[in-house]
Amino acid sequence: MNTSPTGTRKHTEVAVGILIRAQDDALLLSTRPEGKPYAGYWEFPGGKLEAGETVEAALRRELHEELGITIADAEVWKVTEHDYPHALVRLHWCRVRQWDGEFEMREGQAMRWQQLPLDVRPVLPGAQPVLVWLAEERGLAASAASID
Ligand SMILES: Nc1nc2c([nH]c(=O)n2[C@H]2C[C@H](O)[C@@H](COP(=O)(O)OP(=O)(O)OP(=O)(O)O)O2)c(=O)[nH]1
Repeated sequence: MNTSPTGTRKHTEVAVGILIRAQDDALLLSTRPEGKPYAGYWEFPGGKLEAGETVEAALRRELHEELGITIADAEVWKVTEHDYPHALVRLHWCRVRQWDGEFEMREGQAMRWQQLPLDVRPVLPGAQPVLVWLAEERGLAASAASID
């Protein structure tokens, strides 16, 4: 288990990209590949930091590995935590508006450009807080962040 000697659970650090399409501000969601916890759930693309890696470097690597695109700069917008049975995760959310390359689902995922409220289900519960902030920012009712 991912547990320290004192018994406290260690955080798993995760870099997540909120890709925002220029022409209509749509958000990119993709499905989790088979073999991972919550396979088939919709999420924002990203993944775990490797040892010694910055959030930006991890996000650039993950988006290239998963989607085949190359991002320029990424700055952390929000940091959230979620306690899953499989891991206690700390999610570093970055908004990304520019990238190079064509989308290629390299892990067999599905992808969809979405407006709020999302019309894909199920969505990873760890993504909920950020959907609330995105809805607020867009002047939408709280119900636009619903993933139930
Ligand atoms: N990518 C992503 N992960 C999320 C979101 N919300 C959320 O709770 N998570 C959690 C689920 C996972 O526990 C963790 C991401 O880990 P992962 O297993 O997908 O990462 P990875 O691609 O590096 O996995 P691995 O195969 O290398 O082990 O973050 C989200 O919107 N996007």
